[in-house]
Amino acid sequence: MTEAPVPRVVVVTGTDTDVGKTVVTAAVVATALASGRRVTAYKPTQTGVEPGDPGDMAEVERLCGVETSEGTRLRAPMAPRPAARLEDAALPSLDEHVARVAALAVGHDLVVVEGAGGLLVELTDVGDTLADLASAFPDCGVLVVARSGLGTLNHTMLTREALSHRQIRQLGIVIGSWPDSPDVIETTNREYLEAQPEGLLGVVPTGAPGLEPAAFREASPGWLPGLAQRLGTP
Ligand SMILES: Nc1ncnc2c1ncn2[C@@H]1O[C@H](COP(=O)(O)OP(=O)(O)OP(=O)(O)O)[C@@H](O)[C@H]1O
Ligand SMILES: C[C@H](N)[C@H](N)CCCCCC(=O)O
Ligand SMILES: [Mg+2]
Repeated sequence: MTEAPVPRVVVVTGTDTDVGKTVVTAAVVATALASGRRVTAYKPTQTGVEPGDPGDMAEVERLCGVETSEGTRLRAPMAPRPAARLEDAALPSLDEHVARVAALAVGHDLVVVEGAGGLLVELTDVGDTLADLASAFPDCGVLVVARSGLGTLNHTMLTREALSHRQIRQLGIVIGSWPDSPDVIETTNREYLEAQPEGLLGVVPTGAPGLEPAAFREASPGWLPGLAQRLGTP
């Protein structure tokens, strides 16, 4: 059996907004840095920020000390397409996002792309989604960030089914915030996700975004034990 190619683009999606994609993006960047990779992160559409406000990529920069970039930013804290409409702005096209990610991949071993909300949120004026962006990079791998609690099983399986339907390679699931004292629902959810094919890649502990950057970077590879192997040797 031939081995899957090493991804040069990792796409971080989630079962929803506010599930911890940004902290997982930072943990992926930190894990790649720890294995000696040149890595950057890209957020195609950052909503909910005024000009000059820190967005998700600023948080990745703070935690990981790497350069990052955004495709576009919009003021309204909502989905990109209606947010753009509210301020009469044009969104970058899918081709423009593909070209930006491809250009970043030239100078880096790995580009980590963080979506806005879940997989099928529209990112362009004609309704292209993060799934379409991932599909433009056949060797890319997608991480699905999930919540720990009640409701996550259905949301996670729906996202995985949408990825499978599009033949997009899945690297695994990451729980964005795993509590110190999980309840029985969380424990059984974790067991269920672990049992899936390309199942649970890791969990980020609750409180991780509050760590000092150096401690965050040091701990990240241990939170995502399956990732280094799925990224292959640099
Ligand atoms: N492991 C964690 N421990 C504590 N707080 C967390 C953790 N992960 C995420 N959070 C917090 O939960 C909130 C939502 O997380 P985050 O911003 O990462 O969501 P997201 O999935 O990136 O959302 P978006 O769709 O806006 O990009 C943030 O305030 C973040 O700091
Ligand atoms: C503003 C928010 N934090 C995200 N950046 C955008 C989330 C869009 C979600 C749209 C939806 O699925 O209903
Ligand atoms: Mg985010």
